[in-house]
Amino acid sequence: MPSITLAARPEALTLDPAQTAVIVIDMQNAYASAGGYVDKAGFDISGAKAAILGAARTLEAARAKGMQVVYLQNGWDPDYVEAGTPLSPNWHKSNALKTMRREPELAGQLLARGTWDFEIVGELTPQPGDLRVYKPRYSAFFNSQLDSILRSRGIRNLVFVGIATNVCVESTLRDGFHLEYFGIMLEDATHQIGPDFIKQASIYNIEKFFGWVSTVDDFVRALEPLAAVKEAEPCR
Ligand SMILES: NC(=O)N/C=C\C(=O)O
Repeated sequence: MPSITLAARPEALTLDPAQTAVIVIDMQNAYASAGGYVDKAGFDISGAKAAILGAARTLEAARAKGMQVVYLQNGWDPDYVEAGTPLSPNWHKSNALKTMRREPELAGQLLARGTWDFEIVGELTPQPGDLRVYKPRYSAFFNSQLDSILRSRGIRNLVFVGIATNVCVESTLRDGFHLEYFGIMLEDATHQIGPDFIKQASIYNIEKFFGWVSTVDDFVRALEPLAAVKEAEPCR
């Protein structure tokens, strides 16, 4: 497959599509839907809709050209064993766990596998050929199979979409940097948890230190010259 050139900051990147995956971070009802954990915890999710639309365009373009898509899903088992105990910083810092302690009637509903909150939003339902990886902490590389799944497919470049720009997207892109992955964030396909300045801080950090920043339009444009991957003909 020929290389593609992706316009990005601080400079354009030349990528082999076969060594590139779109990493969809935590596009779950918890983070992107009214009534999900982040909304219930009191954060503004009004920017989530734009991130969903941006991610949908990104995934459509990637799948059409045969690029691997990997979905991450954040959360824990229904008994919250994986969430940790008071000996874990996660127990203290997770706003989902804090919200459930403050409002005990929500116990078992936030970020637990098997709940609506944990599910990927309907607009971005995974398609055949996509991969799905569960993660119990902010960085998708920690206590998950992500690294071995990527390595075993020869993937070196990670194109990030998802929520939240400043937490799980940035944490994963940073850990990827330390594992020798090239990380590119499509800024308009992510949404932050917190004020806009925190998204700008992530963009600055990524552009200056950890990777590259691009847009959905530029990503779609970069893929255009590639031939479409044909659907397999049904057997007759
Ligand atoms: N997906 C995320 O960025 N999550 C951020 C916070 C949380 O999961 O509590």
